[in-house]
Amino acid sequence: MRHNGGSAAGLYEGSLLPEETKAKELIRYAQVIVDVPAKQTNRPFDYIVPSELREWVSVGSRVGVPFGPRTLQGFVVGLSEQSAMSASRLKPIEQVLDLMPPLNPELVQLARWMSHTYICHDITALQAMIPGALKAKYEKWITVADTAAGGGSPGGQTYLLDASPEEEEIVAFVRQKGNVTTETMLSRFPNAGPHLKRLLERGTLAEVQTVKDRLNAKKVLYVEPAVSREELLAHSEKLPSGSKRQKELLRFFADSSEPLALAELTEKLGMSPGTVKGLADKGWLTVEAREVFRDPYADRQFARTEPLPLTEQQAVVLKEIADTLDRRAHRVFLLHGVTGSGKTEVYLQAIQRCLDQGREAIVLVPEISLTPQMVERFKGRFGEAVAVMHSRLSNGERYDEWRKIGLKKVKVVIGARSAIFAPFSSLGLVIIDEEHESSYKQEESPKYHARDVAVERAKQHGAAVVLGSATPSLESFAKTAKQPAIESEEAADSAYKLLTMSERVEGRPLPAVHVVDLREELKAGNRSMFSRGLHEAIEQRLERGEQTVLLLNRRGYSTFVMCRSCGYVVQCPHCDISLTYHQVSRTMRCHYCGLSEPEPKKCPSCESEHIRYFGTGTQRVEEELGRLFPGIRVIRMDVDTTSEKGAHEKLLGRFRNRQADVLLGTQMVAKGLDFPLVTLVGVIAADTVLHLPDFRAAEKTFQLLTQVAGRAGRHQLPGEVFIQTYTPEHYSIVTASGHDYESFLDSELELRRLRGYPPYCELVLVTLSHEQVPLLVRAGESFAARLKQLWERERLSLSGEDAYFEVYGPVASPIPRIKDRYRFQCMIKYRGNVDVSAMLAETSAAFDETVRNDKLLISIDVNPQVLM
Ligand SMILES: Nc1ncnc2c1ncn2[C@@H]1O[C@H](COP(=O)(O)OP(=O)(O)OP(=O)(O)O)[C@@H](O)[C@H]1O
Ligand SMILES: [Zn+2]
Ligand SMILES: [Zn+2]
Repeated sequence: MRHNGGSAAGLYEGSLLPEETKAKELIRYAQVIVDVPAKQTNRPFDYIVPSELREWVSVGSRVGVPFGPRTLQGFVVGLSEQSAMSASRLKPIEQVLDLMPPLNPELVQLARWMSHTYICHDITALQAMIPGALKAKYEKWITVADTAAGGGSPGGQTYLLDASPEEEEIVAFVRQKGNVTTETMLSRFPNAGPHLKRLLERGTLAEVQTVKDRLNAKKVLYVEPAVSREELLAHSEKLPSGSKRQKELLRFFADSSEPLALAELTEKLGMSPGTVKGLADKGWLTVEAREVFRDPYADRQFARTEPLPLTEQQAVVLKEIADTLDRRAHRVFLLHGVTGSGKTEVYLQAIQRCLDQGREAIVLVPEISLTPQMVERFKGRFGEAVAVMHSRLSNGERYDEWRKIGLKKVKVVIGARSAIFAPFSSLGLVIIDEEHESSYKQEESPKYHARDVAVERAKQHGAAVVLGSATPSLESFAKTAKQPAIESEEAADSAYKLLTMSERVEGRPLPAVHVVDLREELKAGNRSMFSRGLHEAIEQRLERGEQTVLLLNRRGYSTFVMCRSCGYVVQCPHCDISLTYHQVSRTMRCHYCGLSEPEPKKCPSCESEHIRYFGTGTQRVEEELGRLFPGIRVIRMDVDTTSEKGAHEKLLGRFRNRQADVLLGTQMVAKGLDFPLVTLVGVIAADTVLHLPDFRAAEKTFQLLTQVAGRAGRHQLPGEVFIQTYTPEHYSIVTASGHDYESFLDSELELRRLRGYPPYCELVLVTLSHEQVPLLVRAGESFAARLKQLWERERLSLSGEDAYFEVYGPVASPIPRIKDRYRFQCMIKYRGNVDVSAMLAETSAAFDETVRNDKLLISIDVNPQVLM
C-alpha cells in the first residue's frame, strides 16, 4: 500500500500543504499510521475517507481503522485525492475519535523527525506526543456473527445445528443484549469458557473490537431558565402554595438568568435535584450536560504580579531575545545566569512579548522543580492563560490541561519534558529552565531529548528558544559561537547565542563557600557526619531563627545491606545489582525489577547476625540531627516522603512557613527553591556522584554543588555554604566553591577532548540483551561488525570531509544482567556529517529475525544520558 517510489520522508510532504489548498471534497484517502509498533507496520496505510467523515478527518486526527480482523487506533499523517491501491482493496475509516484532532501537521512531521533521529517506530513517536488518557484502550465485545444472525427463525430464535442447551442459552443472551463483554458473559455464565470458544470457532459468535478512550471529557449538569423572566414569575404565581421549593427556584432564575451548575444550585438553595427536574420536565428550566475542565489549581488564588523593573543585565538579555521575537526568527539562546540572577523574570517578560505578538510559549522545567512556587510565578503573571502539565496531575487533569491548549484557551504551557509537545499552532518561544538537567532525556522509547525536540520544533515555527541555567551543559555551551569545539560553516550558522548574567539581582553577593576535608575531621577525632564547621553553623542558624538546607546526594550512596562479618552484600537474584534498603517497610528492593524481600536476620553466606543496612541514608542524617541538636525541626524530602500526590508541595510549604529549621533531602532540594530565610547550605558528602562510572560525573558534581550552594543568601540575608568532601582538591569541587564556571569548563573540556567524549564527538549506546550469553555474544559481535562495514561504505562517500566513526565493544554492560537477561553494549563515537541513524536503522533491520524468533532485544540510545 506504500505510495509509488516515495521515500519515507516524502510520504509526509503532501500532508504539510496548508489545509485550505486542499478542498475537503477532493479528499478521498487518508494515510494512517496504526497502533502496532512493529517493523512490518511502520509505514502509512491508505484508507478511504467516507464522505460523512470528511469534515472531521485532518492530518493529526486520531481514528479507528479496520486492520486485519481488528479495529485499531491510528493517526492520520496524510490526506490525498488518489491512492496507488485500487479502491476496491481499501477499507474505510470507521471512527474519528476526537472532534478536534489531537495533533497537527507540524507535530506529525515532528514525529517523523523523531522516529528517524531516535530510531523508533512512527507510532511510538506519535504516542509520546499525546497524554496518557488518549492512548488507545481496546474494548472487546462478543456479538452474534452476521452469518448466524441471518439464519434466525421467524420467532427470533436461531436454530443452531449441533448446539448444546447451554450454548443455545448463551447465544440467546448475546442476541438479546446485542454486545456483551467477556466479563458480563462470565458473570452470567461462570462456566461459559469452553462453550464460548466453540461458538467463536464455529463462527456463530464473533469477537469485535472497538477503540475507546481511557477517559472522557468531564461533564457537569448545568441549569438555566428556558422561558422569559415574566413567564417564570407567572408560573411561580400559578403554582399551588404547597410547592414552596419550586416557587423559590423559579424566582431564583427570574432574578438571575445565568446558567448554574446543578450541584451548586441545589446546595445554594438547599433543595433536591428532584425539584429541578420537576421544573425541567415542565419545560420551564433546561438541564444540560456541559464539558468542564478539571483544574488542579481551581481552589488556588494567584496574586497578580506586575513586571519588575529589570536590572541592567536582565535588560540586555531581554532585548536580545525580544529582537529575535520581533523578527520572528528562529534562534537558540543559551542564557548563563548565576543562581539568583533573576532568570525567571527574564522568562516572564520574554513570554509577555511573545503573547503580545499573538503567539504562544512553552516553558519546560525539570519535574522536581515544578514546585508551587514556580507555578505561582507563571500563574501570577499570566493567570488563566497558563496550563500546567506534570506527572503528579491525575490522568484526567492532565488530559483537560492539554485539551485547553488545542481549544486555544491557554497561551502558555509550563510543564516537564513532554510539555514540549503542547499542540500549539503558532509557537513563538520555548524556554527550557535548568537546561543541563538530565531529566529532559526520556529513558524509554522514544529516547528523545526535549532540548533537541524543542530546537527542531522552533525551527518549524520560526520561534526562539531560551536555554537557561546557572550551570549550562557542556554540550550546549559548545554550541555557542564562542567555543571552537565545532568548526564547520553550517555549525557556525546554527550556533547558539550566549547571553550572560554574572550578578545576582540588587548586587547581592554569591554565598561564601567553605570546603571541608573529611579526612582531616576524622584525624581530629570527629566521627560524626557533620564537620565541626557545619555543626557550628547549624547551631548559629538555630539561634538566629534562620533556615538551613542540607543535601545528601543518595545516588551512588550505600543503602545496601552488608554482612559486617564476611562482607557479603545482598544482591538481586535476577539483576546484577545490590538491593536497596527501605527503612519504612524494612524491605530490600531491586530498583530494576522491583523485587522486594524482607530484611535478612542472618547472613545467607556465613550465618552471622551482624548483617544490617549500611551507609548514610537521609533517615540516618535525620536521626543524627535530632541527636546532636535536640528539638531541631527537620523536614526530610526524598523518594520515601514525596511519593504521595501533593507531598512535595506540602513539605515545601511547611518549610516556607518557617515550620522547620532544616530542609534535608536528595537532589530535590538543590534546584529552583527561593526562600528568603535560607542562609546556610550544607553538602554532607560531595563525592558520591564523582565516582560513578559516567564520563559526566565531574560535570554533574559541579552542577549539583553550584545549584545547591545557590539556594543560600538569595535575599537580604547573606549566605554561607559548607561542602564536605574526601577529595577537596578535585577540580569540580574547587571550581564550584569559587563559583567559577569558566575554569570548570576549561578543565572539563580539556579532559573530554583527550578522552574523546562529547562535545568532541557524538555518542550512541546500543544495548543488546538476551537470556543466553552465547547467543548474545554472537549477536553483539555481528552487530558491531555490520556497523563497521556500513561505515566503510559511508566513508567513501564522505571523502575529504572531517568525519570519524568508531564502534567500541561489544562488552558487558556496567549492569550486566537485568531481569534475568544478560546485557552487552556497543558504544559508538562519531563526529562530522555521518548519518548514523540510517546506519543503525539498517543494522538493526538485519537483526529483525533474531529479534522476532530468538527474543533478542536491541535498545538504541542516541546521545545517552545514562551509560548503565
Ligand atoms: N529585576 C528584579 N528586581 C528585583 N528582584 C528581582 C528582579 N529579578 C528577579 N528578582 C528576584 O530575585 C530572586 C531570584 O530570581 P530567580 O529565582 O529568577 O533567580 P534564577 O536566576 O532563576 O536563579 P536559580 O538558577 O537559582 O533558580 C527572586 O526572588 C526574584 O523575585
Ligand atoms: Zn556473612
Ligand atoms: Zn532485580
